[in-house]
Amino acid sequence: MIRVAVIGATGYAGAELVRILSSHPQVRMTMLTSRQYAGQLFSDVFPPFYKRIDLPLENYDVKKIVAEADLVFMALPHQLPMNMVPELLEGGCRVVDLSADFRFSDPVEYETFYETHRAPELCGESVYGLSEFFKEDISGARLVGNPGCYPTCILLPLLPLVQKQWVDLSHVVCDAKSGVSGAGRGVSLATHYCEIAQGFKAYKVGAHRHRPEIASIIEGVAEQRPAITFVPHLVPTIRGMLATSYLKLKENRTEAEIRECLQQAYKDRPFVRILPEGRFPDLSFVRGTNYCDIALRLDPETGVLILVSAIDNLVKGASGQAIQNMNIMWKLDETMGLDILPPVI
Ligand SMILES: NC(=O)C1=CN([C@@H]2O[C@H](COP(=O)(O)OP(=O)(O)OC[C@H]3O[C@@H](n4cnc5c(N)ncnc54)[C@H](OP(=O)(O)O)[C@@H]3O)[C@@H](O)[C@H]2O)C=CC1
Ligand SMILES: CC(=O)N[C@@H](CCC(=O)OP(=O)(O)O)C(=O)O
Repeated sequence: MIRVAVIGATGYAGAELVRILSSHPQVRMTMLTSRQYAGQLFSDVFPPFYKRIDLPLENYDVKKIVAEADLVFMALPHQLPMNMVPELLEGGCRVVDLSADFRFSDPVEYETFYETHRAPELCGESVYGLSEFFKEDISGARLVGNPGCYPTCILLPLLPLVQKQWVDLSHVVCDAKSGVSGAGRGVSLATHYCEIAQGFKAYKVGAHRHRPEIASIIEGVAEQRPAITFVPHLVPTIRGMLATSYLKLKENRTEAEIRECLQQAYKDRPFVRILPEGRFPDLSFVRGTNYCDIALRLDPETGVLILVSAIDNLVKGASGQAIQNMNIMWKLDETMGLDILPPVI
């Protein structure tokens, strides 16, 4: 059994971790933390889990965690984990951090888009947790920086083509839409029901911190920094994310060749589904699951390749991928505990 602690268990990503881990056959949750709800049960805060997950919520206590956990999932806002992770590693725990603190191997790049890094010595060691691409490194890692939701959704269709050196990296356009749970459970005017329920808007246009995350991973694979236009949007739905990327190829390729490339890349990867010709991703196909659905179209008019991908931001975009990484770290079947189907409606 893997003894697991979830730090920030009452946020959306943390609670999703607890929900999925509760039916993982190789996991025992030994500590769930929360400041606001310490002393209550998880099922008091989330009543659907009454009689299923009646575990206590506790304040963060590093000594207790080190004594009781083999793996720690950090589901806290950015800039907190970097203060806590060094001590957890020194205590012998392995860590999967869902925040951005350990996603950049170069702390200077992190500091350009976030703030001063307080554990820069660990950035080089941390492995980027895009499970389908960095499996080997993840399997031996002490520290995994779990990817952001937009980067997961955008990189999965792009990277196999980048690896083949087919993509003209001088300009890639990534247009993406996220459900509101991407902003977390904290109350704010920006995510207030009346503010979003009947709207649809772009935000942080060309200025979102996920652009450098996407660019740095592509650069690591292609040895060339791509120029990316990235525009995120907020859609009035709770969970789910859909990305449409537009790019030119360096040389003429047929749609069949591109499809074959993606199919080959993911033939042994159970969570990435290349949809049959003519079918396009839908948030409802991936809701609550760890799937990333991908479709493509090579526009004959313009020669532009259009890649469409969808994930559940809280599962493949956060907690599901974190658990997939745990499975890889412990050499378990990647799908263990994650064999979840979406509801029909
Ligand atoms: N939501 C999403 O779709 C995704 C989220 N992530 C990442 O996962 C992490 C958690 O996100 P999410 O669950 O959405 O966030 P939430 O705001 O929903 O949850 C944050 C959690 O952290 C706890 N916490 C502890 N200290 C603090 C603090 N100082 N300030 C605020 N909260 C604190 C909160 O509980 P308490 O206040 O009781 O301590 C709560 O459990 C973030 O780093 C986020 O970037 C990554 C991919 C997707
Ligand atoms: C809708 C919404 O607000 N989404 C978040 C992305 C959440 C996420 O996955 O990213 P991080 O883990 O990097 O926070 C945002 O745009 O900042």
